[in-house]
Amino acid sequence: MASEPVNVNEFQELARKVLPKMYYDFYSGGAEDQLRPRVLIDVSRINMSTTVLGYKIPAPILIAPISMHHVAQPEERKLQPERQRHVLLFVSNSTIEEAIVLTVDSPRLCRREADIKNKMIAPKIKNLEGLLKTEVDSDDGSNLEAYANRTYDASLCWKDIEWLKSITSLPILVKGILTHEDGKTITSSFNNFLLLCLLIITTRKAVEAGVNGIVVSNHGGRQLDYAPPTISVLDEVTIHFH
Ligand SMILES: Cc1cc2nc3c(=O)[nH]c(=O)nc-3n(C[C@H](O)[C@H](O)[C@H](O)COP(=O)(O)O)c2cc1C
Repeated sequence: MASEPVNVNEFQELARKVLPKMYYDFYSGGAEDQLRPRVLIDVSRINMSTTVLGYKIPAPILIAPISMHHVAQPEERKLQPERQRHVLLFVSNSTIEEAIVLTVDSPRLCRREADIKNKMIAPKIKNLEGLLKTEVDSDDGSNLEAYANRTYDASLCWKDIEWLKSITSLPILVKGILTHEDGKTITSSFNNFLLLCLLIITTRKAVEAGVNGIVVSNHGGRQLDYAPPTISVLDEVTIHFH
């Protein structure tokens, strides 16, 4: 720091530089994850239930879409508390009934080297039975990749969302937004709620802005190498909705 410190943050930065780490951490550290608990609030009865898209859920937590969950647990519903919502996948062993989450960050399946080496096999998919052939034979690398190459649509774009809206009355969320530009495009073309992957915020201003639903997500880093962490772009994406 070139000049004298003039505020608390600058003093803190100075302390961090001059103190042995052990002592700096002693002064500045907190308990465990260092969350900011508020006090003098009646917590004798806690009710974290809320509604998302008209559905009542016991806590503002949704389980993100995870493909092929039945590989880990054949009877998937036993994994979930009865009333907790989870997002159903295109590649799921349940059927689609309640809402559409369109994952928009995967026009193609990324290169998953472990899957290629393992010759990963995509299991049969219940949702699409009878609609398209879900079995793919590939002796050359990942069977999952071969399946994705045949079924994913690399030409997916904003006009397809308009089409989707025209053929269903189900709520539609778009998953995989990482920039405010894309968030804004949704605002103008798509009237939904604002849904963040980590926490759910439904503000009056978001509704006023005509926003319907987005899931800010980098797909857990499974689609694009070097994509920014989801939490680091929340500010950028959400600032335009406040
Ligand atoms: C094993 C596994 C499978 C996943 N499959 C899908 C999928 O099929 N579709 C999808 O939209 N996201 C999928 N995801 C991503 C998650 O829904 C979620 O976005 C991610 O784990 C958390 O990253 P985020 O905070 O950037 O959203 C998968 C994640 C994992 C770990």
